[in-house]
Amino acid sequence: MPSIQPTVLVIDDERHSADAIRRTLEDDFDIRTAGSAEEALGILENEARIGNPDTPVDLILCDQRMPGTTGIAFLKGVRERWPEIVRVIISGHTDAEDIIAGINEAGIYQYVLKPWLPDHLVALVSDALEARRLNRDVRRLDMELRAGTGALRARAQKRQAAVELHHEFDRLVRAPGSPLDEVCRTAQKVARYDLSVLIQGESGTGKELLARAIHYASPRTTDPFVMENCAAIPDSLLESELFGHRRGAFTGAHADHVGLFQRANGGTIFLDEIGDTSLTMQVKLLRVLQEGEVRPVGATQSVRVDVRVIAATHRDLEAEVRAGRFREDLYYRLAGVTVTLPALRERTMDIGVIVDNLLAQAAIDLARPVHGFAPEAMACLLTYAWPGNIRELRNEIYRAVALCDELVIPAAALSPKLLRGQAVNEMHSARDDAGGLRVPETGTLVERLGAIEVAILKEALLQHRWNKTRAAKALGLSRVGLKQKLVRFGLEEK
Ligand SMILES: Nc1ncnc2c1ncn2[C@@H]1O[C@H](COP(=O)(O)OP(=O)(O)OP(=O)(O)O)[C@@H](O)[C@H]1O
Repeated sequence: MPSIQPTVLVIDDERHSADAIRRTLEDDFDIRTAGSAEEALGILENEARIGNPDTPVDLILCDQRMPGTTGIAFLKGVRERWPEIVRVIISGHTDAEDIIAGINEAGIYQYVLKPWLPDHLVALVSDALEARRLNRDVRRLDMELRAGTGALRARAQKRQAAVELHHEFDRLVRAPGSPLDEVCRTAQKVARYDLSVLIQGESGTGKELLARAIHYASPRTTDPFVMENCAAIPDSLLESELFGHRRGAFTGAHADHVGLFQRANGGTIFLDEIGDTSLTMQVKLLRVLQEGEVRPVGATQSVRVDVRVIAATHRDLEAEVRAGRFREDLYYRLAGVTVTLPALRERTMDIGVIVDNLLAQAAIDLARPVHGFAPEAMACLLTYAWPGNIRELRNEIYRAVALCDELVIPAAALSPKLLRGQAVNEMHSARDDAGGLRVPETGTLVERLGAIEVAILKEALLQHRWNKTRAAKALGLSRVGLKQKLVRFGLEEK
């Protein structure tokens, strides 16, 4: 049975002295004795091997005079190997000077002068051990306090960040009364509950932004938000990314890898483009969601995980289920609540505020002083269909800010595709109900002829899918001649 009393190693080459100490202390302590430094070292090493490697004994009581060495020298070595052991030296008056000189070197707690009194020796050993216990407690509490305050501070910072981000929903820029309002209201309510959420919407409509907003508005806010684009990587890699793998599980698996489900533990995992996963992968995901545990590739044991899942897709997942390309059971697991983000063309009312926002951001990011878009440019931005949604709008704005030197960005600084979109609109407004070309009723002759010319140019370009060579041919112009006209009317950059 392991001893529950503190262990004291007594080192004295005079047997009767060692025995006297043993008799004095043995009621309160578990005593070992050694007659030499070698024997003491043997005991310590043995105890370190079978017991506590850091503290093979609790206290050493060592005579200063030993064959071949001194108590101080021996305790100095002990201090280097086992600093936790309390070191006490016993000596006669004649050695006092050596001991005082070596006390700091060997980190001696106390020294006992011969002849010692039994009660005094018991009290001294007890005090020394009590002092070590208190010391340890103080160190532990100090560490706990530091770790605690560190963790608290980190948590407070995370909370603060979360509070700042709590209006992540505000990052989904929208005009008052936008269809996006309704989506955000639903998402905000759903965020509070641990329901799975399926976000549907075309590419670039803000699915990731919405998933983040839900996470940061949820009780899991201070835990991780991790995401994976399921369409971007092959199955085998996706499995290892999501569930992790063990070292040696496959060629190239040089070390254990913790998967995203485990990394997200306590928080949220966002599975983007879930509709693009293979049926095999769907089975694996379903198992994880049903059982609440993942098994890393090559592992024999599963690991429990507590993760909220938000999935997104640009596909109509119900149609995918009907077509047999997506598992129905997984669909129902994922679609606790479904929210659909409207395409930008379905909420043109938001374009103005989004443009303002993005323009301000682009001006800062690119360090370019811009005041805004010219009315014709704004008209192009408002009428274009934005198949790539806000991502495309963002790219367009950054492109214009980067390439245009003017403070007010003209329509000519926009991509041709936007001008083409505008042309469709203008073509319609340039014709009357009977399909005849409308002549502006006001303006000088040059202006009115110019407006007609622009309408004809745009119409020709549209008919020829913006192929300038063909449009020029149809209009009886050279390609260069057409280009000059487009530049003159602000339809193209120089
Ligand atoms: N309402 C919005 N207001 C401002 N910026 C937005 C808005 N919605 C999206 N964005 C921005 O548009 C870009 C695309 O958004 P996000 O990545 O969230 O779209 P997504 O639907 O997840 O796209 P994909 O399906 O291609 O992954 C990002 O830069 C995002 O910050």
